[in-house]
Parts: sequence; C-alpha cells; structure tokens
Amino acid sequence: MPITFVAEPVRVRVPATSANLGPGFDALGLALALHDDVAAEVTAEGVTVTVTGEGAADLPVDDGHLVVRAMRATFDALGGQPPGLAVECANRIPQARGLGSSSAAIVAGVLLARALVTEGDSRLDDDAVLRLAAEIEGHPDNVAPCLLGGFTLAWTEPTGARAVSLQVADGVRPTVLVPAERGLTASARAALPATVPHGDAAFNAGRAALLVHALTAQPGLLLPATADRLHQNYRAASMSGTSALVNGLREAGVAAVVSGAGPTVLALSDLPVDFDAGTDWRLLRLPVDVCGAQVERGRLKHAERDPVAAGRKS
Ligand SMILES: Nc1ncnc2c1ncn2[C@@H]1O[C@H](COP(=O)(O)OP(=O)(O)OP(=O)(O)O)[C@@H](O)[C@H]1O
Ligand SMILES: N[C@@H](CCO)C(=O)O
Repeated sequence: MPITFVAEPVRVRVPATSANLGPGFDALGLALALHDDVAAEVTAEGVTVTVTGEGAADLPVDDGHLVVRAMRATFDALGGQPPGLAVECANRIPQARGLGSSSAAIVAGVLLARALVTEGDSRLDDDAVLRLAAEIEGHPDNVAPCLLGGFTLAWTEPTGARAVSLQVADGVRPTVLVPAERGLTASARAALPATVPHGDAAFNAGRAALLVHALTAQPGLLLPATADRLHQNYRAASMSGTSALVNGLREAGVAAVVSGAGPTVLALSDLPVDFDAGTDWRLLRLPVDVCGAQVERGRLKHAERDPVAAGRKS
C-alpha cells in the first residue's frame, strides 16, 4: 500500500535513562523522570529544526540532527519520505553525560515518524520500533527503558533487540550526580578490552542476576548487586572524578555506579545525610519513570517547556 502522511502534528515525551547499572553492561537499564519533549509535523518541503534547552547552542538544526536522522531511517522502513519536516525539541536531558540522551533522541524520532504515517502502528509494531531504535543506537540498554519505562532487561537475538520491563521495588530512590564535562559513548567503548578474564565474566553474571532481585524485591542487597568488573575500571582513567566519587560513595555504603558510559554517577540507595557533592556536580533526585515514551497528537505547548530552558531558534 502506498505511504500517506498524517496532517496534524504529533509529539512525544521521552525519559532519560541510565544503562548498565553496574554489572549489567549493554543489558540492564532504568528510566528516570527527566524528559525531552519533541514535536514534529509534515510540511510541504525542506527541514526545519528548533531546539530549546539542552544542546540548543550546539546541536545541528538540519538533516544531521539525531531526531531527524532517526525519523529518516523510520520513514525508509515504513515505505517513503515525506515532502518536508518541521521538528521542535524542548530538551532537558543532559547530553553526552551517560543519561541516554542519544537513545531519547532516537526513540523520539522513530515514534514521531511512525505516528506521522497513516496506519503507522500496523506497518511498524512496538517490537519493530525497539529493534529499529536499538539498531540505530547500536545497543539496546538505553533504548529499552526509554521506550518501555521502569527497569528493563534487554537482549539481542538474530532478529534484533528484545526487552522486558520490571517494576522497581519501593525504597529504590535514584539520584544522579551530573558533572559539567561531557563524555562520548563512542570514546568510552573504545577504552574496553576485546576480551576479559573468565573470573570477571563469572563475577558479573552473578552480580547482574542478583541485581534483578535487589532492584525488584530486596533493595538492601543493592550494594553487592551493583559491583562490576567488566567496564567501569577500564574507563576510569578517562573519568577520574567519576571513578573517585563512585568509589567514595561505595565505601560509605551507597550503591553507586557509573551511569551508562559516564561521566554521570548514579546512586541507587540514599546518600549519606551529610553528603556534599560540591560545586562540580549537579545533584538530581529522579524518580523511576514507569511509563516510558508517550506519544500524543498535537503541538508542544510553550507553557509545557522547562521554564529555565534557555531558548534558541534556528
Ligand atoms: N536531544 C538530542 N538531539 C539531537 N542529538 C542528540 C540529542 N541528545 C544527544 N544527541 C547526540 O548524541 C550525542 C551523545 O550521545 P552519547 O551516546 O555519546 O551520550 P548519551 O546518550 O548522553 O550517554 P549514554 O549513552 O552513555 O547514556 C550528542 O553529542 C549528540 O550528538
Ligand atoms: N552499555 C553502554 C551504555 C551507553 O550507551 C556503554 O556502557 O557503552
């Protein structure tokens, strides 16, 4: 059937995510209640992108923008490109910090493109959305919680990514500590060795399994359950402040890990009452987002933007 497009604008709210959670490298992830809002509509020609908030000063505002790239890939998968596109982003997720900003942009793009195609849901079902978004991102551990919400276990089969979402136990209160400096996932992945000792792989397998139990049923086990030997130490040299903070918090009994590829620190249990992050870290207590990405018909309303987000129109 030839592709046709929906005339009205669509919008999507996508959560920040924290991947790995210590031992669950490339598999486990958690959705956090900090969101980007992205709206899009089909136009007669060209591409316009408007960005406010995070990244407003440096993101591309043309076909190079990651939301647009994900939309293009999705339109191809659906059967054809629209004549033109207008995209409006209100960003709150800090970028290149380990909070899943790229997955949020990709999930937003895939869901927006699907919603802009007539009967898009039947051409590309939810399982196919996960597969496509994970393929664009390269791994599924941020994409899965961004789409599904909650605590997700993601894995890849020959046909592509799959995931399940589990409910987090009461008493899990995530806090993120976000530094000013950025760290790109691609550089962090380049720091990993091609092989690891069998004992380290066995250690992580046990701790990742324990983490599923700790996060869903017994948060008192979060400290041993978040220990990792597969990635954090290999990356420590490129984020010494992050590594020192994680180690210091863990010595104080806090279940702290590197969030995603870093350099943000994620604490899954409460910080000491006298904890002072200092001026180098932005501390955000973020509840778990249990909904995942939410699509709505209609333009992003100005009043719904973060009032502190500095505006830039391009
Ligand atoms: N909202 C966005 N709109 C457009 N591009 C984005 C957006 N967010 C991130 N990006 C692109 O993705 C890059 C960051 O991706 P990267 O995977 O390195 O970090 P991250 O996704 O924030 O962290 P992690 O994957 O470790 O959780 C940015 O430098 C930018 O190029
Ligand atoms: N599992 C990924 C998450 C960041 O995208 C990594 O640590 O490289």
